Amino acid sequence: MHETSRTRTELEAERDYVDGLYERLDELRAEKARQLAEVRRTQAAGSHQNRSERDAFATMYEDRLAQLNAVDDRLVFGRLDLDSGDTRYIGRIGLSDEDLQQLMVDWRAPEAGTFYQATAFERMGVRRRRHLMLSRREVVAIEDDVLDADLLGDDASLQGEGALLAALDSRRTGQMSDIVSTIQAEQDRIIRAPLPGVTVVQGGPGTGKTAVALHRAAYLLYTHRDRLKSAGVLLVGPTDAFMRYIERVLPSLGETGVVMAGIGTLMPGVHTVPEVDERTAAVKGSLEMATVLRNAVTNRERIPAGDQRLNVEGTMLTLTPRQVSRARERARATGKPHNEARITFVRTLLRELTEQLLEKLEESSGGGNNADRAYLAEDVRSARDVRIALNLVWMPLTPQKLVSELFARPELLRAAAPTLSDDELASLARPVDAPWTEADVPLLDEAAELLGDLDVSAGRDDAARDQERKRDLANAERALENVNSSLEDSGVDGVLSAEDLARYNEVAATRETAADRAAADRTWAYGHIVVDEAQELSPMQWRLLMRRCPLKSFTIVGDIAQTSSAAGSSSWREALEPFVGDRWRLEELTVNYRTPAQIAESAVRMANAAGLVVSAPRAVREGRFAPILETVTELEPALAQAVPEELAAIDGGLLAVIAPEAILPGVRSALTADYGDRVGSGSGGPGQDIVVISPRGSKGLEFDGVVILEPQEMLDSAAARVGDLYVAMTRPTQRLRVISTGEIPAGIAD
Ligand SMILES: Nc1ncnc2c1ncn2[C@@H]1O[C@H](COP(=O)(O)OP(=O)(O)OP(=O)(O)O)[C@@H](O)[C@H]1O
Repeated sequence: MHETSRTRTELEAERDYVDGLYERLDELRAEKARQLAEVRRTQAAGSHQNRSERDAFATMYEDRLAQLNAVDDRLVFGRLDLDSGDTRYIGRIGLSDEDLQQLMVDWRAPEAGTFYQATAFERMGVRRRRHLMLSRREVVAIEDDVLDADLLGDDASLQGEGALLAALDSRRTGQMSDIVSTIQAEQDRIIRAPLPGVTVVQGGPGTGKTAVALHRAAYLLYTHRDRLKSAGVLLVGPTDAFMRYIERVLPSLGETGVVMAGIGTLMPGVHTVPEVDERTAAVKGSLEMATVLRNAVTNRERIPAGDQRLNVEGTMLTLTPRQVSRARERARATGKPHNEARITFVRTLLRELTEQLLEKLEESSGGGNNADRAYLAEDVRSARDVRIALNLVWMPLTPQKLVSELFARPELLRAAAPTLSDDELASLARPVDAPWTEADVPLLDEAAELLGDLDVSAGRDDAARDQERKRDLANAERALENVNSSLEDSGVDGVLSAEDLARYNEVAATRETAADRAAADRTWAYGHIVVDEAQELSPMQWRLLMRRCPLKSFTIVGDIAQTSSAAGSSSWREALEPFVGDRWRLEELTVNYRTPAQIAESAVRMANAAGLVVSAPRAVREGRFAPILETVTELEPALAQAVPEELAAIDGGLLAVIAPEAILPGVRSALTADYGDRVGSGSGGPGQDIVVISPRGSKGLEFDGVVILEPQEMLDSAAARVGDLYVAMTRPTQRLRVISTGEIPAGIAD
C-alpha cells in the first residue's frame, strides 16, 4: 500500500478508537451526574446517619465528576503494540467498558511505564510505540517509534520527537501545562522512583524539574493511594507567582488532593511579604535561630529579683524567688512546651500560695479557721496580684508575640542571641508591628513548637474529633457492606474503602477538602513533600519542612547554580546533612527542553566567565534566533523600540522584560503608558502579553521572548548573584534580547 494512504487508514482507525474512548467518558460522566442528582434528591430525608452517608456519596460523585471533566483535553495520547500481539492505549485515566474490558490504561499504572521507558536497546516487550496527537477530540496526527533495531537510525534517545518538538514549540500561555504525553525516559525514572526516602533531582534550567515534580506528585498519589490519601502530599514552591504558574497542571492530571503552597504561606493565618534585605534573610535562615528562639522562650520564664507581696482578699502573701525557681524546675521537668508546662508551674505555685493563705488565716483566727480549702484556692487563683505576678514570671505566649517582641526589644534579642554579631543583631531589629516576612515563617513555626498550645482546651477538641472520626469509620464500614457494588466505577479507579468513605463523610460534614484541612493545620504531618526550586531554601526553612513530614519522604528538585537567595544552599549535601545525614539519593536531568541551544550556550558562557560552575544540559532545539545584544546610551528609547519588534517576532506569544529590582518601577510605568492593561507581572494574567519582572521573580517561569535590561547591574549590585542573570537568560523558549547602557557581561557574546 502507498505510504500516505496507509497512514490515512491508520489515522482513521485511531480516530474510531478514540471516538469510542470519548463516548465511554461521556457515558461515565452522565452516570455520575445521574447518581449525584439522585443522591441530592433524597438528601433531605432520613436519619442523621443516612443523611451523612448520602452527603458522603454526593461529595464522592462530585469529585469523580470533576476528575472526569478535567481529563477531556488530550484524553489519550499513546498506544503500545506488544510482542504478545496485544495493543494497549495510554491516557490520563484508566477506562474500561461495561464488561470491564480495559479500553485505556492510566499513564501512572505500572503497565503504562513501558510507554515512557522502552528504547530500541531495551524494548521491554514493546514492538511499537505510537504517539497520538489530538486537537480537541480528534486525532490529527500519529507518530510511531518502531523499536526494532533494524529499522532505527542513530539517535534513539528522544521519544516521540515530533510530538515532543510540537509541544516545545507551542506558544506559552503564562500557565504551565502537563507533559504527560511526552515524558522522557530520564524524567520517567524519577517520576516513578520509590516513595520512601529523599530523592534529590538536580538539573540545569529547562530540564523539566518542575514538570517532573508535578507528575511525580500525581504518580505517587495514584500508586500509593492508601498511604498518601489521608496524609496528603504537599508541594512547595518559591513564590505565589510561581504557584499560580503551575496551579493548573495537577487538576489537568485529574489530581486535586495536593496542597500547593508558597514557602511563605506555611504558617496558617500569617500573611507575609518578601524579605527584601538579603542580610536579614541570611541571619533569619541560619540554624542558629533555633537556639536563639529556644533562649528567647526560656528567658521568658523568669525568676523575680526579690520577694513579692501579694494581696489575696486582704491577706498579704509572699512569693519568693526560691518558690518560683522550684516551680519552674518542676514545670520544665515535664518536658512540655512553654504554654503547656505553664500549667504545672501555675498549679504548683497556686498550691503553695493556698497553703500559705490557709496558714495565715489559721494564725489570725488562733488555729480555729475551718475555711474550705477549695474556696481558698479559688480566692488565690482569682486574686489580681497573683494573676499579675504569675503572668510576669511565666507569660502565656503566642509565636507572633514572642517573635515580634524579640525583634523589637534589643535587650531581649541580645540576651537570647549571645553568639550573633552586632551587625547581625542590627539586621534583625524592627518595630513591633512590622509586617511578617517570608523569612519569619520558619521562626514562627519554631516558636509555635517551643511554645505549644496556648489554648490547652484545644486538646479536648482533638479528642472529640478523633472520637467522631472513629464513629464515621464504623458507619462507613456498615454502609459499605450494603452499597459497595454500586460504587464500582466501571474502570475509573477502584472500589472505595471504609477509610475513603469516612474521609468523604468528614469532608461532607465540614464542607472542605482534606487538602484544605491540611493547609489550615500547622501541625499536619504530610505523607510526602515535593519541593521545587529547593536550592533557595534556608536551613530554617528546611527544618520547618522536615517537621511537616516525619516520615522524611521527599522529592527535592532544584539547581544549585540558580541559587539567588543569600540564605539558600551552595550544595545539596550541606543543605540536607543536618536533617537526613547522607540518606538521600541524587538523580540528574540532563536535557534542556526550554531554551534553544544558541541562547543556552550563551548563558553557560556568561556564568562560567563570572566564575559560576553550572551543569550545562544538552539543549533539545537549535533555535532559529541568536541572542540580540545591544549597547545603548539611553535605555528608554531602546526599550520602546525593542518591545514591539520582539512582540512581532514571537507572533502573539508572551514577552518578559526582566530588569534589576532598582529600575523595575520605572520600566513598568513606561511600558504601562504605552501598552496599558497588556502589561502584567509574574507569568501574566488573562489578556496580558508583556510582563515586567525581576530576575528573582522570573525564577521557574518561562516566556516565548525575553528582553533583559542592564545585565551588568544584575551582576554588580550589592545583593547580586551570578545566578540571577543566569536565571534571566534561561527563561526564553524562542528569543533573547539583551540591552545594556554599560558593558555586555563577558561570555554572553561568542
Ligand atoms: N518531556 C517533556 N515533554 C514536553 N515538554 C517538556 C518535557 N520536559 C520539559 N518540558 C517543557 O520544558 C519546559 C521547562 O520545564 P520546567 O519548567 O519543568 O524546567 P525546570 O527544570 O523546572 O526549569 P528551571 O530550573 O529553569 O525553572 C516547560 O515548558 C516544560 O513543559
